[in-house]
Amino acid sequence: MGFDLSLLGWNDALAAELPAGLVPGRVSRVDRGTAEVLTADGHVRAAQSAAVRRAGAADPISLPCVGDWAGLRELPDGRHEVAAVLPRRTALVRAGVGRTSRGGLSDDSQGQVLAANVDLAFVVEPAMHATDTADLSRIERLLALAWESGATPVVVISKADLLGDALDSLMDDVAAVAPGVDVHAISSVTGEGVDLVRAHLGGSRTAVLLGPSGAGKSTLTNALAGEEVMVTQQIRASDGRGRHTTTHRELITLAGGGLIIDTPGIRRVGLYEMSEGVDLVFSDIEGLAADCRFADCGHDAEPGCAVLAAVESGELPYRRLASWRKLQREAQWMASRTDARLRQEKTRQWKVIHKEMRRSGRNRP
Ligand SMILES: Nc1nc2c(ncn2[C@@H]2O[C@H](COP(=O)(O)OP(=O)(O)OP(=O)(O)O)[C@@H](O)[C@H]2O)c(=O)[nH]1
Ligand SMILES: [Zn+2]
Repeated sequence: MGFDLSLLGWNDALAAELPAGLVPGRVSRVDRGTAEVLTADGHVRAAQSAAVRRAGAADPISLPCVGDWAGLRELPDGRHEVAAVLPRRTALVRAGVGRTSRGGLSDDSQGQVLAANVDLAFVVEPAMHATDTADLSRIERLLALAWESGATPVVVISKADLLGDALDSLMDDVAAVAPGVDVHAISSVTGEGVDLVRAHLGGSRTAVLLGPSGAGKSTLTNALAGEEVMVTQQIRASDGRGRHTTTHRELITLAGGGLIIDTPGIRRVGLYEMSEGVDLVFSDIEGLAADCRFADCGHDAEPGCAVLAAVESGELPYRRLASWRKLQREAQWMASRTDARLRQEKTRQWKVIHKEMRRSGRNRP
């Protein structure tokens, strides 16, 4: 019942990183510090070695997470421990904003890894959502997050069967907000487009699905897996079962090759340090901005602004500029939030130091 590691994405480059004497495996799930690891010998549950725990205390980012390649050590009593986490190619990270962090500083300044070694981020947006057509701004926002992670984004417009003739013009609009990104229309009703999505997963690549509730992510995962691995909303509604009550797999191997990582954290994913991603998503605006008279032009009311001129001439849709402004503000807010927490943390540390100094009497005048 072992796993063919190459089907999980194992390759020579990873093999070269594996410390001698350790057994390789891919982390399929982490529960309160215990990792579930897929190895050539099957499913293994592994605690963290003392060294991994120590590194994690200093920097929680280094702790094993779903998608990681781990080096396992077999202990004399037959149990296993994660003795090494191999270097990650990519990481989907979320800031700890709004969470109480016992770990202190690094939790909030560096965020939390939601998934590692993700090659592709499918941004899934329904052609029709209730009575609304696809939300272009949401696509832009998730593209920013995907670029930030290092994964290659692919836009998937789901439920294409619901739109009819208007689909072509929607696809043009989507292509315009996703420069340099592949865009596919799919339908699980007609089966259209599923093969195009599957084609990206060749060579045992790993993907995450980002998108709003009801977008059809579980339905697509099942179509790709060729079996019912995820409980969809329809089934949840008809039998009243909650999601993941039976089998909650977080690393799903697909029948046709490739893997999908699906975790509660990825489903709630927010925006983290995405200023660089914003630039990539809005490469058209960045391109225009190169012609603005002032290098620090805010494209508000500055004279000689090439971006405003493009809106004026109709070359750049105003909606696009509005989206850019909104994401810029959010990215700034995120950054200031992080800074504020860092300052708070520093103040707290100073108070502790002062208290200790008083106790030892060294700061008496
Ligand atoms: N017409 C149509 N309906 C679809 C399609 N794909 C999914 N649906 C329906 O849309 C609903 C939501 O699908 P899910 O796959 O559960 O959506 P999800 O994105 O996984 O939602 P969450 O689990 O809440 O995040 C279900 O009732 C599906 O049957 C499609 O291509 N066409
Ligand atoms: Zn400008």
